[in-house]
Amino acid sequence: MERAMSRKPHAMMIPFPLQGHVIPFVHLAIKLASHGFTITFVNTDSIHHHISTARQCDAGDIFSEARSSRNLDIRYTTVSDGFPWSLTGILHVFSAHVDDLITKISRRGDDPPLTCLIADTFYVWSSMICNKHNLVNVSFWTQPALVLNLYYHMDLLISNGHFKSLDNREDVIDYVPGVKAIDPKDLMSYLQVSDKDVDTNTVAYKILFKAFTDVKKADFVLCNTVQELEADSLSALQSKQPVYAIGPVFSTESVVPTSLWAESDCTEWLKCRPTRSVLYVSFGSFAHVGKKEIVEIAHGLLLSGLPFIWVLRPDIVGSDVPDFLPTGFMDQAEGRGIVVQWCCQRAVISNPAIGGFLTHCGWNSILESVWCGLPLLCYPLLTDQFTNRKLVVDDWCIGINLCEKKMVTRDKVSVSVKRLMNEETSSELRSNVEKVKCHVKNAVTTIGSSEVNFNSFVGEVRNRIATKMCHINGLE
Ligand SMILES: O=c1ccn([C@@H]2O[C@H](COP(=O)(O)OP(=O)(O)O[C@H]3O[C@H](CO)[C@@H](O)[C@H](O)[C@H]3O)[C@@H](O)[C@H]2O)c(=O)[nH]1
Repeated sequence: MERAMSRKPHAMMIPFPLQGHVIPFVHLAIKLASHGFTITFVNTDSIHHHISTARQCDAGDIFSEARSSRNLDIRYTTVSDGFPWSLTGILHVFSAHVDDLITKISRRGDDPPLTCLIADTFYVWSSMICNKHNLVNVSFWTQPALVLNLYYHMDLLISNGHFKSLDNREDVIDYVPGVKAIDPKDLMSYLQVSDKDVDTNTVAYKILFKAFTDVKKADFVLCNTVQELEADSLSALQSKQPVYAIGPVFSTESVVPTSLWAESDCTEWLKCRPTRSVLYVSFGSFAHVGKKEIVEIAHGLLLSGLPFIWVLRPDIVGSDVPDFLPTGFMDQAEGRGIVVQWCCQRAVISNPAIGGFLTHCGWNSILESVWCGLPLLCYPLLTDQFTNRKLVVDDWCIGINLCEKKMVTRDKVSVSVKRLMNEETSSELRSNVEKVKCHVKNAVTTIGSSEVNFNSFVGEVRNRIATKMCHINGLE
């Protein structure tokens, strides 16, 4: 046992192939490697291809600089996800590629041997792969604990008629352990539909049903959240299996290329702007917004008269709709606002000139915004973003709603943006953000909850690996 304990743990890490998953996985890889883990980080070919295209060269080993500058043992490889990317490929063929990769690594006799898998909770095959290869099974959840808790209890939502019935109930949900009360409109978009409107036999639903059954078999679950912010949901989950809140998983290290689009540098533009004068607008990496809505938001930004940086991915409306901004928008915005296709968000929003964030409520954006003390204007578009908005607007009171449904008007945008950016009308929001920010920053100090949880996870996982190795080798 002692010999097994003294061996370095070697974890394979596989993020879900989306920007909002790859970024926290990279940060977690660096953190684990700094705590003595050997990491084999696996990106899909399509993610690697995107990163390379954004950099206009083959990105090569994305960890090479982190490895040499900080002496970290992080190895990098890619695996086929059946390019071009599809959910069907993820559901049906991806595990075979992962299986082959692990077999190859084992045969190669890598030192130290692979002993652990840290896979995204949305993967449906983790327990099968871990059982086959005798790996400790760690699930990494990149959204709030509340969202995990709701998916975890899908069976309750179904048996109570709030999900998967012909006419879902519309009253408040008050029976999910750790969730005092939640309105059905605050559920994740996948759970807001009734059987009358949507076929839940599609690939997306198959993934959901399977993934949240499979996570229950994980040895450990890591959540990119903070214990103090989500104590009730976390306690409910922790009563079922070992769940560790270790967030926010950020790294000061920005040497690992992760962006899927070429970044614009906004530093020069922000240089002479007064403190807290600029609104930052981004809808993340994944969601699409209708052309009509984009046009309304564009007019609203002009009407507000406030300076802004607007991140608009080329595919924001759809890959086949290139001209979505109203005619003359760029001319009218000149001198006051810029549009970029992508930027280094953490660098931009930590600039003192930024005063508020119009966001789709992606979980990373919320954590990063809180970290920078920015109040939020919420425009959720899909999946967890509706539930995340509940946390922001109702529970923590650090943001306001842009509108109830997706349909937004230019006047609403203008009025809401002015309310958010005006120091007087947003003073309460700003003081609440400071309180939440305190929890978040305290959590990652040496005695903070996330750091303590992380260290106890590291200890536990080492024990579990050692016990597994002893079993396999027939030692007691
Ligand atoms: O110009 C930009 C825009 C974004 N980002 C970064 O990209 C990430 C975006 O993540 P997130 O805000 O979570 O949004 P999505 O990319 O949309 O993330 C997906 O993954 C998240 C975590 O699972 C979910 O909460 C979201 O709903 C889902 O859409 C963040 O780290 C941002 O800093 C940049 O670096 N530059």
